[in-house]
Amino acid sequence: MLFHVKMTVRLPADMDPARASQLKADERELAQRLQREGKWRHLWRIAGHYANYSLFDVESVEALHDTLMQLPLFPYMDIEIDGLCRHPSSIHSDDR
Ligand SMILES: O=C(O)C[C@H]1C=CC(=O)O1
Repeated sequence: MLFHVKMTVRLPADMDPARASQLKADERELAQRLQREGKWRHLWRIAGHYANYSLFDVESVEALHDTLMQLPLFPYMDIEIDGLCRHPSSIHSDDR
């Protein structure tokens, strides 16, 4: 199942910089692992924002929920999700 996900990161202004750096490094490691596994298909920065648009390809809504909750930055994110299905005019057979 495909999901379009918008993540906006809001780290507290008074967070210890070393803690913020560690969270970002841990997030990067997991994000790259999930991309290599094919679960996090695309990841784009939204220009001018500490936010991203992502495309997830996971088994179920529950799997998406579990994946997002594992993210080290999850406690500091606002997340918006749209479920996607194939458009009848799409020429891409992997749009499912
Ligand atoms: O920077 C972000 O958009 C938040 C998060 C998503 C992937 C990652 O490495 O950090």
